[in-house]
Amino acid sequence: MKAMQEQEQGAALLDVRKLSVLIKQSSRQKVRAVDAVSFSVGVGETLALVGESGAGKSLTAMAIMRLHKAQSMGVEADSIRLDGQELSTLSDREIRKIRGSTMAMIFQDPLSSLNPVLTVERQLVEAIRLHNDMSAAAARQRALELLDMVRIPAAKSRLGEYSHRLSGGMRQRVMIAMALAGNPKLILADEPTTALDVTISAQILDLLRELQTELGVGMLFITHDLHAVRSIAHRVAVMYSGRIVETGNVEDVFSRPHHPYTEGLLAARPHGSFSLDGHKLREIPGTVPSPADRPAGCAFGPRCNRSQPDCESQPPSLRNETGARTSFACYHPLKEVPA
Ligand SMILES: Nc1ncnc2c1ncn2[C@@H]1O[C@H](COP(=O)(O)OP(=O)(O)OP(=O)(O)O)[C@@H](O)[C@H]1O
Repeated sequence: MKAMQEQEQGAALLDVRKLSVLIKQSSRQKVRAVDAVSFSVGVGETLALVGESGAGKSLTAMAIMRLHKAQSMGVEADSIRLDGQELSTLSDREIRKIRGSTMAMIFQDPLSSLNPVLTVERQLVEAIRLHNDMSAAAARQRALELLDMVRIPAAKSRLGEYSHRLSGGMRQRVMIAMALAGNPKLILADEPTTALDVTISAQILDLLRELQTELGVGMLFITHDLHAVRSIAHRVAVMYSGRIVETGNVEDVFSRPHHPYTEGLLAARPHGSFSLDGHKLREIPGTVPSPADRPAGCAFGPRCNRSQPDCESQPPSLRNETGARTSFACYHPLKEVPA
């Protein structure tokens, strides 16, 4: 059984190869806010994308969902495969069919995604019927089931509510129910707990973890909160200035980081908690370079106490050294601490 679960988890549900997001600065100038990131999410697996503000986490998810601002941004990718289907060559119309069905997104701020003038029932029923051939009565029944699934007590009495009358945690649960309406195989969750207080945030994390196990969905979980990574993710990809600098199983990355930036992130957690304290790294002097001023070599070089002259030539690529449990992009990585 365990072997089967491992095998299922290993199958790539989402496979992203060299995804870049270019932001138009002027008619001639574009900057690579996301620079050739590659990663995969297995069936029933959660991959956390973690990093400071401006690392490119949200743009990565928006590009996969094709929700980026097409007027000011361009997306390049060798491949974005979801459940065996190549997304990068699909038309906007075809992507719209997949969005909300095979893949769905949960945002940080449910209020901006829920319609304040429609009841919970109306919004849920609309989302359900958009992706499923169902009568209104069957969709209403399904809406109730979804509210039960996201552990909303007395679900029936909530159907007539408006989103602004719900508490932050309840709203996020409704958002999750909306995301589940099309029976997605992949959920992209962009900082879904950031706006909530600690207790509610922990409850939403528990809910997402439980739903993921129950439904077997894959999840790309975006956060700057290392505590959330530890509690929900199987694997983690650490982003810095538009690139993935280290990736591996959560336990390996957290216990034996090789990239000095990952080590800095872990050291920056205040008072034993894992939050990045308002997205700022207190232990590493300096700030993330803007994509327009990224150095020619390693983007972390100017802040790195292990930096050598060779770090300035070109960005290190993500690699897996013999014996290392994580992949990292660093010319002078931290060595494995012998057990
Ligand atoms: N609409 C936009 N126009 C111009 N630049 C943008 C836009 N959206 C994002 N950027 C830039 O792209 C880079 C990556 O932004 P992104 O929002 O993906 O970062 P993030 O890692 O998700 O950060 P946060 O944790 O703050 O959400 C940043 O430098 C940001 O300033």
